[in-house]
Amino acid sequence: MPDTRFQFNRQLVRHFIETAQPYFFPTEPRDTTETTKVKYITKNTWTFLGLIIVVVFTVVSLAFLLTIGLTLLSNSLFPEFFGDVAGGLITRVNGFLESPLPYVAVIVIIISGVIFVSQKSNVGNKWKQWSLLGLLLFLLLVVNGLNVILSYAFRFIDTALNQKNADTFWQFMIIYGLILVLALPIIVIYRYTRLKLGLMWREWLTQHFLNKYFNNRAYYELDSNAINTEVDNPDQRITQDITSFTKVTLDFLLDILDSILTLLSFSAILYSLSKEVTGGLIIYAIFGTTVALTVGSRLVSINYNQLRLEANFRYGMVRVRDNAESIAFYRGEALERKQVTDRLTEAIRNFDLLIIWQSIINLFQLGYQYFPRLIPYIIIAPLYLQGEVDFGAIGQTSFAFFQVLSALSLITNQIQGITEFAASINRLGEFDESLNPLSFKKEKIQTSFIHTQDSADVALENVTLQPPNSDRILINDVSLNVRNHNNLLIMGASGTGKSSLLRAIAGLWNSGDGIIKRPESKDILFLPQKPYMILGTLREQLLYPNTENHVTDDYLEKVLEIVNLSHLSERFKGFDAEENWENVLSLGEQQRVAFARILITKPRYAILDEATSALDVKNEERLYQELSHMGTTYISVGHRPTLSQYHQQLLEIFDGGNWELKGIEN
Ligand SMILES: Nc1ncnc2c1ncn2[C@@H]1O[C@H](COP(=O)(O)OP(=O)(O)OP(=O)(O)O)[C@@H](O)[C@H]1O
Repeated sequence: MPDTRFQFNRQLVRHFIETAQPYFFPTEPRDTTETTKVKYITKNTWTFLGLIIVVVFTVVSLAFLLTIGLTLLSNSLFPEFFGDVAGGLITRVNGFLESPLPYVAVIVIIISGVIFVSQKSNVGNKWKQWSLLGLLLFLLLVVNGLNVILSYAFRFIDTALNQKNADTFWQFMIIYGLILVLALPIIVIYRYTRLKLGLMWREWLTQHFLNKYFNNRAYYELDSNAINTEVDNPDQRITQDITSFTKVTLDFLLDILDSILTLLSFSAILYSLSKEVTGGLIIYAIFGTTVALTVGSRLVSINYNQLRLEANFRYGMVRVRDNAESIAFYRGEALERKQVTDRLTEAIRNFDLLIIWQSIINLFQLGYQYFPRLIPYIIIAPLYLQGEVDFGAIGQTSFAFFQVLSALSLITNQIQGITEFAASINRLGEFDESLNPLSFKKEKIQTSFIHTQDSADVALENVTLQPPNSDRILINDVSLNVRNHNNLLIMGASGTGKSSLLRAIAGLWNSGDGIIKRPESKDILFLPQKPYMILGTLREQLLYPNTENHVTDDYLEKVLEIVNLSHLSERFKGFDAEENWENVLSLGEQQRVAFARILITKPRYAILDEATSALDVKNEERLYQELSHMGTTYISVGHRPTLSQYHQQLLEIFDGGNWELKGIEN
């Protein structure tokens, strides 16, 4: 059964609008109540769509005025030519000039200007994208106009040949060449503008998603590696889905407009040749679109799964790369190969299904395209044979017929691309929703929380701590304070909740009850159990997380000496070396680099989760002495008995949430 989440439905449209709109028009604020959010977006979305229509009208009006101007200019430059062969055009332009249309065009441009000025607060800082969009639509019109002109040039060439009229033939060959010289750069500029707007949009949307991903610690809260997570592979969504979203949205939007223009320009020609063919063609296209959408619906969920499975496969490979040494020690190649192969097999199996459905759609598309091929000939040939139309009309009818057919068949012809697009819209829409702070907080059904309060010192008041989404109590009703170098050591058997208490102090976990008081984040530095080495230079490594701080190399040398790593700068020839630090430094060295970060940052509080477990006792002593010298107060988690001599109080945690707090005599 196809997954009902992935159909051509309202949810898809909502996901599309919420992802596409913000680059051009605000959808904020979002974190009000659910109802106002939906209302707000709807009102803004109508305004946004209204503005797009305003742009289209402005561009059409501009193009109209420009066409009239250019035709009159050309007529005054080449009066003979226009008198001979394009007399009809001049009559029509004169007709336009006598009608209210030019005034209407000018009024449309003025009103559009007024509307945009009135929307200044919403689009003021988005003028670049609106200008590019306007330019793009304008170029689209020009390219379309050139197409119509070319169709006439060919008609005149064919007719001139049939009448053996060499002069007119060569005249139009030259005209054709001149139009090409003009048209080619315009087409290239049009394509470039399209790509450029896509690129700018991609950059903006990626930044927009990155902001949300890193704000409110969503990257941590989402837990995207969990087995049953709704939001798998955020990396793929941010990198690949956004790229295809922006590109395809633009392509598709322009294709739709292109189709409308083609319809307008060629359906009139076709209609004048045969009303029945035009009507039949429309019914045929409606039938094709309905079938394509029905069959295509199945493809949306298959494409969705394909994106997920490909991302899983890639992530499997990245994990092997990141954990190469551990795997090599364990000789875990066979198992790793199996897990990667399993992921590959799943992706291939789904792809197999994808190509079966694609073939079914292909069969339909081919039939749909080839059957109507003969129709224009069947209709126009008798007219030609009876001498009612000239020879060139056959080619032009046929051309007009296929232009109209392809414009009406946009969805039918592109259904495969559309289903891929729908899949990535759904992936981005879901991701966007899950990044809303309300949604990831809401998922956790919590009746009570641990509250955090700003304070000069760290203190716990009646804190009961539980793991997220669990009833298990790790620590029950603990109260303590850590101030004025009354350093705290937390001990206990493995799994009793020592690191979890630090997570709660850091604000990562809040399941449970009670109050945690702590200074601002800038005054505390946490060293997690696994030393974290960033991608970057040795200098950035040492300055992390405040990599913008300016410190001299001499100072860095001094710090390295204190943490007993003075050989590092020499070994890597300065502080600008970039290495895969996780691989080139031993665990103990990584722990000392992490310690160096404390010495450089000089926080008021340091929270150390087994931060010296890989060091020898001598190094450990040296580092703790340095902390005391600096005047930093610290909380440590550790198993080693030697640690107690650097602390003044001990919190021992036992299974079942029991604990004991006592002073340490040193
Ligand atoms: N994200 C999580 N969700 C649910 N339970 C978790 C989560 N992370 C850890 N736990 C569980 O919470 C308990 C406490 O974990 P914690 O990491 O605090 O132990 P610890 O006392 O620091 O252990 P160790 O000394 O081995 O590091 C463990 O039983 C662990 O399995």
